[in-house]
Amino acid sequence: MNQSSSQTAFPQAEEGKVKVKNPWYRPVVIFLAAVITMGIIIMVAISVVQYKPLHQKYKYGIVLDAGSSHTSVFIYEWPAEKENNTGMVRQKHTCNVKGKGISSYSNNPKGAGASLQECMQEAKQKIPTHRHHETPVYLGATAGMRLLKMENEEASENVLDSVAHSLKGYPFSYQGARIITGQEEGAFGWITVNYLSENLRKPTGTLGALDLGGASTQITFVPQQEIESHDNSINFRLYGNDYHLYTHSFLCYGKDQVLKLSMGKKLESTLKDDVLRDPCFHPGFNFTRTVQSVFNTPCMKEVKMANENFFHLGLGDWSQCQQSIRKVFNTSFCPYSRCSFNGVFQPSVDGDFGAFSAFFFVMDFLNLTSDTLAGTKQKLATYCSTPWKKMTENHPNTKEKYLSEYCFSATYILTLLEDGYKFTSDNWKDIRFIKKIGDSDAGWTLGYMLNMTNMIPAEAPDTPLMPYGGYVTFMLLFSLLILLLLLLAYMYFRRSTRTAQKDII
Ligand SMILES: O=P(O)(O)OP(=O)(O)OP(=O)(O)OC[C@H]1O[C@@H](n2cnc3c(O)ncnc32)[C@H](O)[C@@H]1O
Ligand SMILES: [Ca+2]
Repeated sequence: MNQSSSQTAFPQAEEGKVKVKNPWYRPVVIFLAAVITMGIIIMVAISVVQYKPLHQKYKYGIVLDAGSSHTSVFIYEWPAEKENNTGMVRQKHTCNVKGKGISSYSNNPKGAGASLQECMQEAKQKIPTHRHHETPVYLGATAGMRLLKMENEEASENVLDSVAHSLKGYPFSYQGARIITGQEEGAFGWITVNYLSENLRKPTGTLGALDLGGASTQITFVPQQEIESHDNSINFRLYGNDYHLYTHSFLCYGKDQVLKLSMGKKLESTLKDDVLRDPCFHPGFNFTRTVQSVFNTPCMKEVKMANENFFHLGLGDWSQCQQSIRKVFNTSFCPYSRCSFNGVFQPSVDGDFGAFSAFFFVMDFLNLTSDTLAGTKQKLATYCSTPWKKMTENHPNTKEKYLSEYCFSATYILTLLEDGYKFTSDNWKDIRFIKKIGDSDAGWTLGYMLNMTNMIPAEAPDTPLMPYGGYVTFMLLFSLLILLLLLLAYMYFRRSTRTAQKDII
């Protein structure tokens, strides 16, 4: 009885008339299962390959720019894992050392080292203590120290020893204090602006670099023409690209030295007179100066004057001012196919330029950063003719020294760019007067540090599969897709099971 009832419970099935469909064998389910498995494998693989900076660890570097007019301390920071990627290093902090540049301490070398104290203490506070010992610190001195070395080599060595001794007293990793060459100054300025503009890993053009300091000026760019003089040529291989740069640094052509040169030339022509009538200063400007304050530079031979002092009177005549400034450029000889001035080879300027340091300070103060060349000249002529009294009334908070010199400085900038470097009214718009790119100052210091720490590799480094933001979005969308597929599979499975059960019943 038992046996027969069990045998007759599902007679059709027993006889094999109805096939029960196993939903797992259906192609759709197999396909879904395959997609899900693949998805999981891809996600795991990407997670492993993808660089995930969850805990950013920063590294730091310090560069002291010991310029002719002042010293600045720059602190840079970058994510430790990404130091070979372009655009990763940014300026964290900058500190201006009080007082003049280190070359002014030639008679008191100890004072040069001592002057750095305040800013270096600040650096200690800005950089986390556990990073101090591995933070490199470099000091690079520019034209002021080049001139001091020409005048008095021993004094320049004493000053460098003093700053070196001072820097070694901090917990950072001291890497040296030296006078950098004009070529380095130009080339590292070029690297800085192109690194910050992220031009170095793109096939797009690069940005030329124009730097105007107190004692020297640099021009650096990738020329179209061949570079005819070896001294002006620098080659780099950066991120897998070759760059052939033209660079020149004009010592004595920073704006403070050119002011001395041009005043010296005017004084020479008025040997016995104790009045210097200067078209580059505002009408009504009247200042007593010592002759020595003009000739205290190796950039010029001293001229014996009848008096020790002279009266510096302003005339405010832009066009006469430009004529007087032209006299500091010697264009009478050129041993190459073309020259800027003083017999220096220069290919024709090409592409966009970033003009920084005093190019920016001066043109920005005068609101002349976005005019045409003709417009700039016109505005400058009006500016120079403004009476000195009115100038001081309109700008009570501007340093009088700067205020009195803007007319001269801007006229020099125009003359240097147009007559010297041969910019024209057509390509004037290609000059961008800039101070910073992003958070970081344009200048040679960042490029110098990137070079010294080998942070710009010759060949392009391996990069993560995709940027971090893209990675997160990808993973999110992929997870959602997998969830959806799982849901679909589940629903399909349930439906199939029900249908199968119905079929059986
Ligand atoms: O490169 P070198 O020639 O060694 O000189 P530097 O590094 O000291 O030169 P800077 O670029 O710091 O400054 C260039 C000149 O601009 C002057 N300067 C700085 N700030 C200025 C401002 O706000 N307005 C006008 N001039 C300024 C400064 O005194 C210098 O004469
Ligand atoms: Ca400088």
